[in-house]
Amino acid sequence: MTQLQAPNGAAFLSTHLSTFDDYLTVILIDALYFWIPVHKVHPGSRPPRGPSPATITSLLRAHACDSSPTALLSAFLGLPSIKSFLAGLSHTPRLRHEFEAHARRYLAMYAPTVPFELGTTERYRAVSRRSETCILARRPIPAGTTIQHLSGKMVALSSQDETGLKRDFSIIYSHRLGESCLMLGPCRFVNHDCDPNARFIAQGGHGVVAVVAIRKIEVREEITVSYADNYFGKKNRECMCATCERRGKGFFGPSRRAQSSKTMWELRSASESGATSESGSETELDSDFRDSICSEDENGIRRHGTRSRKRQRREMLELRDTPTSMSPYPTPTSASPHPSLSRSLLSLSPQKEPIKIEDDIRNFGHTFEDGCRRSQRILTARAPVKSVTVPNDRRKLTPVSTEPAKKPDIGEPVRRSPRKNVQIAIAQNAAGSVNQIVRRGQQPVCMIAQKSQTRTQRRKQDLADRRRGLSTPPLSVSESNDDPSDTEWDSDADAELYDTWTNRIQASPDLIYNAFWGTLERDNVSANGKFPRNQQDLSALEDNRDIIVPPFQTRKCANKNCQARFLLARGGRGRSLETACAEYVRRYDLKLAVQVVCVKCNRHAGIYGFQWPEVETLGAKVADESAEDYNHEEHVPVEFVNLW
Ligand SMILES: C[S@@+](CC[C@H](N)C(=O)[O-])C[C@H]1O[C@@H](n2cnc3c(N)ncnc32)[C@H](O)[C@@H]1O
Repeated sequence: MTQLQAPNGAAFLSTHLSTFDDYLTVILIDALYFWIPVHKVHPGSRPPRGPSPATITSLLRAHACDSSPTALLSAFLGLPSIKSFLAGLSHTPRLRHEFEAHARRYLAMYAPTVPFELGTTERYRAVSRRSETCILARRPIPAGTTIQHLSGKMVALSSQDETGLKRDFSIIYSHRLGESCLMLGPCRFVNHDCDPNARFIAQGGHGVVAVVAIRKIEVREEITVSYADNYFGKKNRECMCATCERRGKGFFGPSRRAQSSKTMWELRSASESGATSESGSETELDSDFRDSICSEDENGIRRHGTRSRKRQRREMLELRDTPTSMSPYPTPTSASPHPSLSRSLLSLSPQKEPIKIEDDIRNFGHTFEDGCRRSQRILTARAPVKSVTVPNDRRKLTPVSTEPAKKPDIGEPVRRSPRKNVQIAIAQNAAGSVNQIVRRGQQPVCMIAQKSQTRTQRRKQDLADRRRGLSTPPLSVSESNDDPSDTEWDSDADAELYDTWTNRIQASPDLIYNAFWGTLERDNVSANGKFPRNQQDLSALEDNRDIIVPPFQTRKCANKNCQARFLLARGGRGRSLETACAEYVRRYDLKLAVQVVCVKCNRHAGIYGFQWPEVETLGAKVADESAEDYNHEEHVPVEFVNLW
């Protein structure tokens, strides 16, 4: 972390405020709110240890729901680790004040009434090679409204920072101030669109920035601003916004090929490697606030990359032109098995000793098409299930069909695109590791077998995977209205891409069956051969018929995009079920509980003790905005494990 020193110049704040920003995003976003680490202004530096996520969570629980930001802030500032952080600033009251104001900005994002939320987007992955952050509306925002709690601060860049900052992410050239500035705070997560629905405005001087809707913003719409006309290269020809995509312009336009100019990738890689070029550009912001955000390197100057431009262009065009180009995921180049697979299906065997409900839950998450990361949990109940009390509101079970099977096979692809074309079965092997079982065509395959890993292990794993050309499996099961018989691939290339993923290891349907159903304690099934709660005919197990695992709660969650589809396999047959982000999906009666929860929702549940109510949808009012209490004895907060 940058050493905090007394101010010695007009731009001293940028160094400190950017350090504060990194510190606060680590504590308040990365650690408990989000599922990817957000970009840091000083990516290499290590912020000091902050309060634990549990501590912050309890603070938020205590204060955020009461909408008492001042109480929340003072409780936050009173935490020992924050105090010791602040102790280093005590000789500079202004710094302390700035820290407090900045902390307030980030804490405000937890207000239950906040009209936006952080989301992830894969839109820029082709260039940035990672998921990026975006801001999504949680409610309709009328035109002309200042978006509550979406604020930031612009600070002039110190010369120290100009040389020290490696990222171009939040550097803005302010025409008004005539110098490079850093945009910090929640505002910095707003992406650019050539037809934006919002704009930055200066608020009360001192570089404080807010965002105002310039047209009505619908629920789940991304909130975007226009950075500048020439932010992403001349005339934004490298712009990857949705508008450019729709219009076939910018990154998606034909002229890009002809123009022999720098690509955004070049700019980005250049900024990391250190070459130079011209700077900032005109803005579309209002005249009061004529700042343009421009990509600059650490010297505040744009640069040419050291990579071969020809190669970069070729790679970018390939990304755009090939059928897989629309997939945000890099095409895996190696078919070698994931290391974790070496122990995957080979070790699958029925769980023999149901003793207690497993508390140590293996979680794994997928980044879905909408950028949402969900986690699934399998609890293996090893105690008599009757000891678990199910609250009344959880007793509503989805009616279970006992109709003869339509015979969808295990993992039968139900979507066209390679990213969507997957179904998952969840299994737990004797060692407790979770396996996702997917199938393409006739062959069920196990895609991933994962154990809970430490952060370091995950990073190492991730790095190793990347070196070997593996990356996040292209999963998406977020949509639910597909015809299960739709098994077509978009193209051979899609199928091939998918092959690369799925052919790593194969398992027989029986093995899959054992992997999943082996964990059941069959004697617990009621005497009439039906599952106690849903009366599903147990004979389905024997008849090779579809099996529907109850009870899937279908409560809608805050996020419309939180649908998950699960396939529970048996002997080559199965049936996918879907939930609209049911916060719990449990099968106490079978001593096996499957939880499906969207991390976004779970995050809220973890913080507020309740789930955010459904967002307002077009024309529909929120039915119940009150805190629905999920914070009862049964609530076991999901521990997120980012595996990729
Ligand atoms: C101010 S940040 C916005 C938040 C950012 N997405 C994040 O994850 O922190 C600006 C960065 O977002 C990305 N970005 C935003 N809008 C973009 C667009 N229209 N085209 C390409 N990249 C964009 C670029 O990587 C840019 O450097």
